[in-house]
Amino acid sequence: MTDLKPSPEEVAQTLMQDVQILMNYYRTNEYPPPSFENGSPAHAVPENAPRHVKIARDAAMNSALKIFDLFAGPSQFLSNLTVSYQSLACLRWLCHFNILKLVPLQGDITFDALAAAANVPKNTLKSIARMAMTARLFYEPTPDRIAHTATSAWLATNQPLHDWALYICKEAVAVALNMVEATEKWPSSTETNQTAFNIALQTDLPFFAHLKTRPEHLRLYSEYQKAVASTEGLDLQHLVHGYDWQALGKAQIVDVGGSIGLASVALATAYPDLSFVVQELPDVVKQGKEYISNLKDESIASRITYATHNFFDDQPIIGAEVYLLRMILHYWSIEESAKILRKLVSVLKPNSSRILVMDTVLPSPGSVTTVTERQLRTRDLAMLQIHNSGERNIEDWEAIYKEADPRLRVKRVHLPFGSQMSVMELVLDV
Ligand SMILES: C[S@@+](CC[C@H](N)C(=O)[O-])C[C@H]1O[C@@H](n2cnc3c(N)ncnc32)[C@H](O)[C@@H]1O
Repeated sequence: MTDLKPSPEEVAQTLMQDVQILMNYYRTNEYPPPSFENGSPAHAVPENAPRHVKIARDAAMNSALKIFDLFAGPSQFLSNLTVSYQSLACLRWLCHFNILKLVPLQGDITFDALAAAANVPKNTLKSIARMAMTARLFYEPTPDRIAHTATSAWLATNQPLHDWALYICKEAVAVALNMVEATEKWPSSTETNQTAFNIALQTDLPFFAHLKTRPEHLRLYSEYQKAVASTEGLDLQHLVHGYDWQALGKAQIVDVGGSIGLASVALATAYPDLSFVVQELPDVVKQGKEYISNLKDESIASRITYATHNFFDDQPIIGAEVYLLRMILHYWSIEESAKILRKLVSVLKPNSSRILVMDTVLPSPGSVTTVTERQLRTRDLAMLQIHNSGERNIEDWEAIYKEADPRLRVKRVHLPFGSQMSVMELVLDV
């Protein structure tokens, strides 16, 4: 439940306790505490930090946000909102004119020299860079000179993140701002080509078909996917440790819509008794075969095969132990999701087959920290704006399973620690 009247003092005390947990961890493990300085670690807590430390970090961020919102109050709500859109506009400009990469990684540069190198007006650069500095992107070590902070250097040296930034600021914002027009034009539509994306990009094609027609966007989107996939909450290790794969013994896994096979490779690496068929669209199968042969690991490659298969067609593999649908159904409407599932239900062997759906299960409002919830809801809205689908809560998922086949039963829902997606195990009741 949302607490509408938190005591600022109590929030501050909780914040201090969590900060103490973090500082003790840094001291004991000789890990540098977070700082804005260029060269400090990009991860405020390392991946191998214990669970209580990660929880303290999330809680500290949440308390700090709560304090900010409390003291900003209604009177500063809109003025802070203007900061958000200006920050996005600045980041787009800085990425577009390559400013992040033109600022030297060591030392600093004058605004004059930077403006000349980027071929942009100096005063515009100054205004934009100084606004960005308020978001800890760059700083001004001495008047009229600019240098990197930890965040600006991290974006400058990490191409997928640089592309992700551009994708957000250029495309995602324009799409999001067209939600009104999409609702007015196509209220309640579940068609994949009647979305805010279609209005913003002025196209009749669904998102993926449209991407194919614009190579630069396809590249930007692929990089964006890579960057997203490497974020903590979507790490493949959550799949590897989020289900008792060991208990299956020797088993066949059908990785439906498995892309180039990253999930299958991660599982094959951890579990030598498992073998895999990655089912995909023809172009992706081709990429997958290249990917696996480039791995040059026969112990993995010998257990993974690729097959062209459209998941709306009849499933050719009967009675496999597992049919995996990772990050598939959230792109599709209830009806389409049910169609995809039905093709699997018809080949399940009672007692020995199951479907594993790995996707987000939305928490009920206010039941997790705001810091976590707003990230999940951001993805929910992106699904709506681009695909006319959305993330689902457990009741929504259960309704889809029932719609697919009333005999489908959710045996277990498990949210691995730190994961944004749950593993839902579905079996056939006979
Ligand atoms: C977000 S990716 C998920 C990939 C993978 N399961 C994972 O967890 O990384 C969705 C995949 O669905 C595939 N796909 C889309 N439509 C499909 C269809 N009709 N039949 C089979 N695969 C499809 C896409 O090519 C894409 O690789």
